Amino acid sequence: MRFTKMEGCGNDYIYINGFEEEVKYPDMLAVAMSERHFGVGADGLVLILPSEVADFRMRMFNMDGSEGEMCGNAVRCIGKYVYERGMTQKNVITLETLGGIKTLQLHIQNDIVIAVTADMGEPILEAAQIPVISDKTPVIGEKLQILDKTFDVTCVSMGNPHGVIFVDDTEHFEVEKYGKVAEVHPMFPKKANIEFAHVIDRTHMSMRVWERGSGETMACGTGASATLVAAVLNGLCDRKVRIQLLGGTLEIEWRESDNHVYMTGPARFSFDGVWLR
Ligand SMILES: N[C@H](CCC[C@H](N)C(=O)O)C(=O)O
Repeated sequence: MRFTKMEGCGNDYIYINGFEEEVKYPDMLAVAMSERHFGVGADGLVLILPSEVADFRMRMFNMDGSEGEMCGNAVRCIGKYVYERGMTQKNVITLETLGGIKTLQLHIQNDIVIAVTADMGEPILEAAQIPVISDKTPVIGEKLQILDKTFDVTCVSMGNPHGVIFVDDTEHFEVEKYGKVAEVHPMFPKKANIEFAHVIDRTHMSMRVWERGSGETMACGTGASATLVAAVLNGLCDRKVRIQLLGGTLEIEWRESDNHVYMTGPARFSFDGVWLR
């Protein structure tokens, strides 16, 4: 079975073209192919599929085989994939996901997609919809007891659940120690992606992320979007910021005019391959 490895800010997935390949058990395949020694090595698996309601459909699976409702870095890579592999000639495409239909604006130079702006839709702030155990809406400043520390967490859904924690220094923060416990905290009935963010100034942040189902990744598009929303809700940032992640930079804007979050960033091919198992 043919596959393509791509990455967005270092958040790397295996992409399978569902127009050409049939994948019967994507959850199991995600686990096998994501394994970095006995498989290809990736943060997970992404299927590019036909859609009845949009130009294309995405299904994404984390390294542990769990299915994510949305994946910001993957939608940018799909935009690049379908344009450069001749599956569309459009520079604005729609993508059906479990988190709703997303619109992608492809930025093209000499027939190469050099960046993509994804309309991530409206942030979901109602506790029950995130979901999170809280009677607040929006969920700001909930106390999260993790091991020896108590954190203030702001919870946002971008179609998938996020818990955003602001820290003084992301570089030296023990992301794995605290992230892996927070991911499965009882506060999050469907688990959660946990972002640790540092506000540099009103238009710049740094962020690391412990992803639900994949562990610490180099970047998280929905996580960066949730982090910007959380920072604005807490009065820490303007509505348009650049977020520095381990694997690159994303530009995130939460527009007042339509309440949508827009994410702009890169997408790159790594290699094509054939899975023989
Ligand atoms: N781990 C996430 C899915 C991938 C999100 C991330 N890689 C992104 O770029 O948004 C979840 O289970 O909700």
